[in-house]
Amino acid sequence: MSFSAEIRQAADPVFEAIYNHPFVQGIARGDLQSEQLVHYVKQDFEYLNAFMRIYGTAISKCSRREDMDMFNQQISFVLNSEVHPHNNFCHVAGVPYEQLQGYPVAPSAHNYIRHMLTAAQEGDLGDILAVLLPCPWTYWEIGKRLMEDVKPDVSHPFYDWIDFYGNRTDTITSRFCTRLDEIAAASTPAHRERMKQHFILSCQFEYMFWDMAYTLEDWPVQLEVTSV
Ligand SMILES: Cc1ncc(CO)c(N)n1
Repeated sequence: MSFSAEIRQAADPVFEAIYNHPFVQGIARGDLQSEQLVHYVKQDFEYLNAFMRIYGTAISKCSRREDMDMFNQQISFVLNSEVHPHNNFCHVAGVPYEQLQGYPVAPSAHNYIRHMLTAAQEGDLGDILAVLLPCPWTYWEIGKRLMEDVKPDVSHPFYDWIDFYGNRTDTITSRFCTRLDEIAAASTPAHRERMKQHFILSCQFEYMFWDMAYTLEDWPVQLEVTSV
């Protein structure tokens, strides 16, 4: 079994829990509250900013041009394409996208970002691929399953969101897996174990991110401070 197949199997209960999470099932039913969509977009805007910075760290650890190109393409994808699913949520919530940018990061998003930053700072290319992979992989699977289960038509409020993640031949997940498998094959058992743990923790944080949006999670005590 390839390394990517092994870690996907180890994380399978988390993938299942994510698909069954009320936010994801709320996308399926089209019955999420505006506040939940707004909270998601505010947090995901900041999360994707952090994600692009980590791609920058990844590039700083690349020696091959092909790897640099892969991360470069991914930064463009986040900047130019991943605004479409956000716009779908904003449209349904009835709030302009521009009003949902620059907010403080909520606890679970904060912890997820710090987890990725630490792995990226301390690790090598394999650690970075492992910690980032659940982001494209869980969304790709959510999109595919929603496409099959809901079979949405254009009248579904989240048709664009489901179509965006579900109707892609997901080159990024497979490119990350291929490269991660190459690195894992040349790694020590201890390094493989560390990469597996990075991957599994990011899957857990993906679940927590949905839960944060669903429950409108915030810091326990409200202060006037706006920066983290
Ligand atoms: C938290 C999170 N995970 C994954 C994706 C998909 O890129 C996203 N936009 N946000």
